Amino acid sequence: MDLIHCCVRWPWKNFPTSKTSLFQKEERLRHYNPLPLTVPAFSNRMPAQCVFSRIEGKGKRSPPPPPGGAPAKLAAASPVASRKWRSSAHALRGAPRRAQTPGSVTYVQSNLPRRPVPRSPRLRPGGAARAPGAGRTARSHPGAATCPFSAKMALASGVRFAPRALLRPWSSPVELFHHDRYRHHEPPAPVHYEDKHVSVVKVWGGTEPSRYFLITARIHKWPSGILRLGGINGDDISEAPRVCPWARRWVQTASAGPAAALSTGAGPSLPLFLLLAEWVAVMKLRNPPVNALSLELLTELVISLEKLENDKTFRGIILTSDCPRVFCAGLDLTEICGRNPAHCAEYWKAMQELWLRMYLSSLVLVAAINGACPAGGCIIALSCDCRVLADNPKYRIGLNETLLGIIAPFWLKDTYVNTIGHRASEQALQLGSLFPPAEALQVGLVDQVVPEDQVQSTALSEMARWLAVPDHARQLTKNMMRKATADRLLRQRDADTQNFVSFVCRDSIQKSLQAYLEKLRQRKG
Ligand SMILES: CC/C=C\C/C=C\CCC/C=C/CC(=O)SCCNC(=O)CCNC(=O)[C@H](O)C(C)(C)COP(=O)(O)OP(=O)(O)OC[C@H]1O[C@@H](n2cnc3c(N)ncnc32)[C@H](O)[C@@H]1OP(=O)(O)O
Repeated sequence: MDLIHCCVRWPWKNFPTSKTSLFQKEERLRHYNPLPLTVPAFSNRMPAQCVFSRIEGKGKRSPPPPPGGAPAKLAAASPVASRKWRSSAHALRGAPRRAQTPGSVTYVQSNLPRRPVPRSPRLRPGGAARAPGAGRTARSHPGAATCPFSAKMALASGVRFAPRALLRPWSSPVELFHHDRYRHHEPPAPVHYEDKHVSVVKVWGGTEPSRYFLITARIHKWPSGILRLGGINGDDISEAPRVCPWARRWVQTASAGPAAALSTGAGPSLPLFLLLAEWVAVMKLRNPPVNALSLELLTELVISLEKLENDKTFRGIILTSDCPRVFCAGLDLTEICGRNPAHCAEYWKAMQELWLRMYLSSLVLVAAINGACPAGGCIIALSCDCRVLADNPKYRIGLNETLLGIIAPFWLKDTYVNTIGHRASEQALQLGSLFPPAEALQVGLVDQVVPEDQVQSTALSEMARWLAVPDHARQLTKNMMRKATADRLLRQRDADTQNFVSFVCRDSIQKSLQAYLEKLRQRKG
């Protein structure tokens, strides 16, 4: 059990404006904030060699649906949308707020739809569900069906909230991050705040004329827990605990600090709302001494990835190493040296499987490369969406197969070419180049080079950047960029396995692998 990270969903499109009543505001926040966060209750059996962790939250259920609630079709198609529909319909009708009784049924984080529903409102069969009595809806606003900011735009132009807006396929921090105001308005001076409870990692937006701000803060109680706290300039901070009573603890903890710190740059007391959490798993490779990709580690990685993909609470994985100084030494040469063809075939299939899974993963994968990253290690990193490398000249990265007398298969080559381009790959592959950090950055093998102690936090910031994009759009784009490369292997997977086996089982190759392993062992001595 190691790192715990959580990011926060930001339902901006549904966020109240001055045109909505406090009652509606409360309703919506209550709807969007059903989870008091509790510290780890993680119990699944996890693979021995990959360590990842999460926090689970518990919370009260939303109020039962009002009479004449969401159509059954909608409920069946999307419980999320249905719940949103109920909530909004409730608010629009001015139904009395139901008391949340302590001890009512709780549910764990994984029951919540963390991922945006990957559906376009345009394509939804049967059209929009409408709240009785709703007037103009966001749909009637030009561009409402296509523009991700249309709900907010609709609000800004005075259109009342309506279920159509709430049924939009996702709600995430994206509007905050992607809105020009947030992209271009960093605080005038960096805001630093630290006390015994909380330290501010980053402030997004928050300066005039921005209306909203978002803080990424580290909660010390959770050793690596990151919270996003957001608010609207000028609101009363004392409202936050009332709006989401279960969050009082955290709001109180966090509010004094960041709010005070921010007030210098963004006006007087700012509210901090603790919003829904979304989870990022941190997966640590642990196969000492060098994280060589043994068959067991490959298998565990594939299983872990599959688990995380299937667990809808996760949107991203940070992949890093638990072994000092080495991210991953690549193929475990002992798995292909002196082994029979059947074993080599099984091993290579596992390698293919891992690459396919990682390369096409629907999750955001960020590699926090905190050590040497040769050959297969580099491929693992290249299969991620983003790479952060520790600035240490010993931590070199690249495909050095030719130096071992072996040849990178076409899909490793393709991955390389896709990342650094044809000419650079041609050169680096033939020379078996291992790049030190500065060169790796220059050639485009990694996206960031940072001091060693900042690798994890930078990876987390990168993750936040990637998670700020609506999942379905990002996933489809990723697929569009990578599918052809993956398909090439899928079409000839068996032939590739055959090639590999016949190649590595050659006497000459076995001899050079043996000599290489021997050299590694002697070097140590
Ligand atoms: C026609 C074509 C068809 C098909 C294609 C054919 C073939 C395709 C195959 C291509 C794919 C290749 C991908 C690969 O990944 S090949 C593996 C390449 N890996 C390396 O070259 C890394 C070698 N290791 C190192 O450089 C260093 O160990 C490292 C920098 C990672 C760490 O250095 P450090 O000083 O910290 O550790 P060492 O003392 O060197 O090592 C400690 C022990 O670990 C053993 N070791 C190291 N690497 C491996 C490895 N890859 N596999 C197995 N064992 C490894 C090393 O021997 C030491 O062992 P002991 O002495 O402790 O027993």
